[in-house]
Amino acid sequence: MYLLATALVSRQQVDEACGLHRRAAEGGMANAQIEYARMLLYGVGTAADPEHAVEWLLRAEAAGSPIAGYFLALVALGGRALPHDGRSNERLLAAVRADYPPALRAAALHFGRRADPNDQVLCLQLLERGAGRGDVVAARLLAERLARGEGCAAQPQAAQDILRQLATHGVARLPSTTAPLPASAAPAAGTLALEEVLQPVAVTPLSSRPRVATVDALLSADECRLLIASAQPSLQRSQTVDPDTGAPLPHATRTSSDAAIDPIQEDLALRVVQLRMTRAAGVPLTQAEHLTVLRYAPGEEYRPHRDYRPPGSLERDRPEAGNRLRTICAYLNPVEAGGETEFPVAGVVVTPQPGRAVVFDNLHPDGQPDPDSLHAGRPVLRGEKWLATLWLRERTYRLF
Ligand SMILES: O=C(O)CCC(=O)C(=O)O
Ligand SMILES: [Fe+2]
Repeated sequence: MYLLATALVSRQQVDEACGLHRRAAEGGMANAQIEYARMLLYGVGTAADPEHAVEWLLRAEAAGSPIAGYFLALVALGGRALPHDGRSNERLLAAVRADYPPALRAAALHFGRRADPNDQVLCLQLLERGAGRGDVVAARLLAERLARGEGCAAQPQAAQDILRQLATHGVARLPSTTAPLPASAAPAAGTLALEEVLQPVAVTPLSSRPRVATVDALLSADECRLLIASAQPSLQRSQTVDPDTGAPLPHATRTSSDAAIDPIQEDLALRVVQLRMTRAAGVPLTQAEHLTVLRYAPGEEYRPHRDYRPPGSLERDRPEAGNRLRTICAYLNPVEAGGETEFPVAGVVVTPQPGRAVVFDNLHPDGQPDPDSLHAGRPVLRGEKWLATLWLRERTYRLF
């Protein structure tokens, strides 16, 4: 039943697959319990029911599956269907010991943010283990670190070898980016502590009406690269929303390409990055719309606009979550020239710098749209600009 269900999923016959996974799960098969739980989490082939998904994951974990534990840790980051507590560290660690590639990747990024040389070595080792298990993203991140000598002496030959192998599979080198190591009070080297993501960050206010602020060194270089690598395969010409109907439209106001990351593709590392961004914005992760990564080529821009949704478009996408209260954008690479984010009414211009984020309010405190939140992504003059945006709603948008 499990194998048949897996084959049906790859043919998009998800309703039938879900029924089979459920029966195999009830029969006690841990892998089917995990797959059925994932269908319940994301509402694939069945109605979304994260609480029920957690029950199945707990069953699979109790039966000895570290992968189920990994998904429990992933769910717990939202703090809604499961509390984010010390269990998440144990769970991630167990999945790392089991060599589960998404766990290796998440742990690598976790240690890679810390300045201690032992943590840096650990990051490289974990990326290497992940790459050895076929994780293309881990291999790409490893090649960048080796090429630049991040956490080790530069090893251009080793980097070239990895890049050549990736190229034979059609995987290109990531755009060049580096970022300062974020300053955070780290626990003893080698200690996994996911609660690090909850630490307060230093916010620099730039304007109070409308509220605009920046946070420097929010994301590490690995995290910027992860966001770019996650978006790259699904970039499409950006669209805007028709003010009359709310329907998506290609439009001259927004000439970039972008990719909305499907929550089903979010691994734990990507969820940690988003939790980091929403914490910096002072909003729960569950109020965030799906992560969008944008790429602007030379000449491309996002002309002056406001992020709150026009009436009519809210009805199409979770009206109960309210409007877009706030926005946080993280710059992922250095832009050679241009590409600043400009707030003409506030008189603020923010220069892209990898790892830096800009946060701004779109609504007044009483929930009314604030037209002064007008802002633009100025045209990129040279190089390219990569940006990760989270639009944050007034109330819960995500179920976990
Ligand atoms: O590209 C920028 O700097 C601004 C992006 C933006 O306004 C948005 O994503 O809503
Ligand atoms: Fe915007």
